Amino acid sequence: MAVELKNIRKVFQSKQSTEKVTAVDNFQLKIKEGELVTLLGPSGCGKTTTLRMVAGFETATSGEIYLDGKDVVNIPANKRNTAMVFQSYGLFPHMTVVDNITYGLRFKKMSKIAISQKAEEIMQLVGLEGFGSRNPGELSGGQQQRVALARALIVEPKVLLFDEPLSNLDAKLRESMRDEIRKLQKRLSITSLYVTHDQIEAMSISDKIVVMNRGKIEQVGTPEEIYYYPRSKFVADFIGKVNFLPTQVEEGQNNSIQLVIDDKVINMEETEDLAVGESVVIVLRPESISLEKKGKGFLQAKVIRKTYLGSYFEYILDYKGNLITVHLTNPRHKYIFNVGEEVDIYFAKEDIHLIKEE
Ligand SMILES: Nc1ncnc2c1ncn2[C@@H]1O[C@H](COP(=O)(O)OP(=O)(O)OP(=O)(O)O)[C@@H](O)[C@H]1O
Repeated sequence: MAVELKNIRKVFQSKQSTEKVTAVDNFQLKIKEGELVTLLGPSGCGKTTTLRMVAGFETATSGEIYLDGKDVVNIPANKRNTAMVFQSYGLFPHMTVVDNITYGLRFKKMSKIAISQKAEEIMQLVGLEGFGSRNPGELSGGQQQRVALARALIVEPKVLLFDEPLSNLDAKLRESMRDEIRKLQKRLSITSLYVTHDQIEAMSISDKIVVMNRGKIEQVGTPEEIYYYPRSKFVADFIGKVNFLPTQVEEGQNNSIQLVIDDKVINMEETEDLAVGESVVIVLRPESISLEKKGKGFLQAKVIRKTYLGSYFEYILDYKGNLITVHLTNPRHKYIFNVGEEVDIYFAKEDIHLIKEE
């Protein structure tokens, strides 16, 4: 089922004072059938509020929400054909796993046998065979999250909503559960909206990521677009580590355009939407920069910190008072630079992404 949010705005009115909080503002989004879209952003940026409005737990102050082309703003949560998986699992502690999973079917006209067959199928799907008669307290965190997932899936929702479902799990389990959720979501081809503040989780699970900041959308794109072509410094900074080198667009020879850093010139003939005199920021990911011995590279810098991180070394360099982060992979086969060493940094023109200074 396709989902569309048009011009959504949510203003909370404080009960204690006259203060109003605009949690979501001018929010526009289309999710195609079968797609998994993630809302990503810092705490308080409006992710959960947006998700809850799609579920029907929260009413939008203005705007429209379409599920399969139908405006659902006035349709109650239990009639929307959506199901939510919560961070806290939301399981009933005194009910067995089977009873928890089949809770949503209790008002449906289904025989006991049909319900228990369905429960078996779903438990198999999420890897919970044999756990049906336990109580949630007798399960690990990962297993409890599977129960929550099974309970959401059993009602055959057309849209699955995930509210930070993996936050309570340890790092390793989070990774494997995230892969399982993605596999299952693809297999069932179920349209999903997923909320997280963890950028790695968002990158690995999503067809598209919506980066939010203070209730507004900063950028919508595939994980690669968001990572390598961020539209703002906020997006670049929120997703992974990044370096910013401020510079200006200058006129080169034969009407060409160039960037000048120090006394080094980068010809940018292919980027047509840059105007001479414009202030821009060069965005470079740490893995796009390499280090050379002094005199062999591009810009001169000094190593001020190095950290061994297994598959790569992280170097922090001082370049004219700016800190530059560089990741050198496969460190066994590379020269190891020392703290205090003067080095040159190098990057290829193709790895440069420019953001205009606001
Ligand atoms: N019921 C409410 N009453 C008043 N303000 C609220 C209410 N719910 C949320 N807010 C405010 O709306 C803004 C967005 O909250 P929301 O929970 O959607 O953010 P979030 O991005 O999901 O954050 P987190 O990652 O911390 O869960 C916040 O400023 C929050 O304080």
